[in-house]
Amino acid sequence: MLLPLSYGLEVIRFLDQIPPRPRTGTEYHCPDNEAHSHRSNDYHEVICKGNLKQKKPAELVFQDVCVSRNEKKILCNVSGKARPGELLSVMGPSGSGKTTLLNALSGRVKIDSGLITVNGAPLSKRQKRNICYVLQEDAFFANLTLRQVLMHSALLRLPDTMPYHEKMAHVEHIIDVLDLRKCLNTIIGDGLKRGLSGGEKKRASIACELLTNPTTMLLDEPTSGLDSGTALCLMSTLKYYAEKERKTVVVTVHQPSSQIFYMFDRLLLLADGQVAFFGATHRIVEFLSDIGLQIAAHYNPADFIIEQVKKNPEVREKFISATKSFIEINEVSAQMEFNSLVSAPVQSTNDSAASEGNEDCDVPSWSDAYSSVSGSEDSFTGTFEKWPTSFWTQLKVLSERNFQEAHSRMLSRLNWIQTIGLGIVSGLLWFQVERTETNLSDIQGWMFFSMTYWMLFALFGALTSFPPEREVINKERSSGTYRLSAYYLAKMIGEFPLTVTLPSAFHFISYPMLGLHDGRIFLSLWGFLLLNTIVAQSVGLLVGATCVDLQVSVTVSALYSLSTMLFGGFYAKSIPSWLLWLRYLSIVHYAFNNMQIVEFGGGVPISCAPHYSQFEACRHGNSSVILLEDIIDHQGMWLPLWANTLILLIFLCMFRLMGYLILRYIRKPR
Ligand SMILES: Nc1ncnc2c1ncn2[C@@H]1O[C@H](COP(=O)(O)OP(=O)(O)OP(=O)(O)O)[C@@H](O)[C@H]1O
Repeated sequence: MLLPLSYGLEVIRFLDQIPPRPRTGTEYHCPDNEAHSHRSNDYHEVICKGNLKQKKPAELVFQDVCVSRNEKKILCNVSGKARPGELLSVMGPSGSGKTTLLNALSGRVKIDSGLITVNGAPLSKRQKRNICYVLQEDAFFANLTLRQVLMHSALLRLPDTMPYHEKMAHVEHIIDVLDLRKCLNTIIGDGLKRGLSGGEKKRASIACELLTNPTTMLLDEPTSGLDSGTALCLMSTLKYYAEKERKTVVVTVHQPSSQIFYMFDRLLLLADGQVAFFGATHRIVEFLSDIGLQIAAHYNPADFIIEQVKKNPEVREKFISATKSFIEINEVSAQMEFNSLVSAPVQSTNDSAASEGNEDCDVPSWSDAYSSVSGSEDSFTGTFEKWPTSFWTQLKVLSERNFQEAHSRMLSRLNWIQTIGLGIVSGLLWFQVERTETNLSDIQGWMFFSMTYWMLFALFGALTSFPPEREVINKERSSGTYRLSAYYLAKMIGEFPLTVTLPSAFHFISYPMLGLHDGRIFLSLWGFLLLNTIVAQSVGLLVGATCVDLQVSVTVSALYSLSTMLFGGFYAKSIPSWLLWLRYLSIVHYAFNNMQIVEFGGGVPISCAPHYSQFEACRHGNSSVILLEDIIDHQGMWLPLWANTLILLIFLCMFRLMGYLILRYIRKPR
């Protein structure tokens, strides 16, 4: 009882000290003579030029929302509303349906029945674009720095019509707002590599979402994993953001501290997917006393209500039935209160709440200019495009991002050591090999080894690149950041130079050591090695896109790659006729044939064995060197160079197209 009272007194005391802020409804006049920092000035200019148009505050209302999965009711007639300038907290025991509600509000989960409206209109695709969703698990590329992440986010999500320097000014502003400057050059990191701290990562997630100037923010457990001080700072920032920007902010929280609890303007308590309380947070004490419950002095109200609804089914039922009449009674007065809130100056009682909760940490100084971003009818450009940027912008930014992300993974120091080491070892093993029939299988062995080694390297590399990427891509696809085609093409373009670098290094070290001299042949072999590598990479992309479980994808890939090696023409030459058709599916077979055609067709000839040759032309004395046809015939089936190349190119396109179609139609984000 004492807490809300002291809180209320603080509010009044604080209000008395603050002069009202000049504000004219949805219209903002950029003041000319305000003292801003250099950065603020830049930012101020961005807004004044009108590239960041104001947006109308959004009132999010949900009525009788029901969601079920696998015949299980997860949400049952959940109603409530979130209003501009306010912080709505969704609380409840674990499994009560908080995340499901946010998913439904963001449009990511289909509702069975009920209605979700924004400013009175049913939630449309266009409105969904104005709702940002910060997931419980932060999804980022671990190898990128925070600066890179924010830059890419801005370039992908801010409209093409906005000049580059203005986008950067916007990024700089958000960095200051969320106090991220000191960790800008730190990598995001993951379980294996240290990077941003939990709180910084959370703020980075929020920063990426704020870049789009959303009207509504949904945050799932933004304080989970944070210490109490960091959690308080984060909530204070959100509170400040909601008030100053007139944004609608909905957060789910497990067990907030008392200080955080009283920062929430409204509270929606869920129990077993049903509303156990909905109303102004400060009215919770009154509500509890209505149902015969008293919070002991100095007891955290959040802990108390969660304990009560978890306690036993009777108490839970009491909450659920009492809240219905409580909502009805308060509906009329709440509407009146809301109407006055919308037309009132921004400086409201909430200001003091943010300041109070913020005593121990720096609340960012929000420039007045930034306040102007909110408040008018339109989005950035005033028109609604399906995608925020053009296909070419997406392709350019995503290619660059893929390159930066994959660079340290694909060209790691260990990979270089492995490549150079193997290049030297294989070069030494086949060093200056003599071109005689006895050594024929050694030369073929080098070709087969280099091809299959790089096939496996590329295939498994592509395969393992998918799982960590999947979350990020799903998140970005769900929020409509870019076209899948742009991402997919960019992945190929961005990773291409990295995919071919190591096999090239290997070839450049190993091949000259063999003593095979012709430059043209050297380059042709190099070309076929790379072609084989990128075809194998497409197989990895296809399997990675198809199988969600990494173990399954590794098994499928091992089965395919080892079978393709067996049918490649080096290990088994006399294959049972009923299994011969499998050769046609072996990418190694075509690439190996091509390498032999190039090497034995144009290079230094291989001399026949002096006594007994296994090749007919040598045996009959027709030739002193082994003919190419004889070498290839010896392995069974063969096709001309152009046909092998064409088939490899068809494989390349087919696998890549299949990977795309699977991501597009089967592995769609939820
Ligand atoms: N796709 C699904 N199929 C079946 N059950 C599901 C599905 N998604 C969620 N659930 C169930 O719905 C209930 C609510 O889940 P939800 O994640 O919304 O809870 P929560 O309140 O956010 O939990 P927590 O606080 O632990 O994150 C849980 O019992 C969960 O197991």
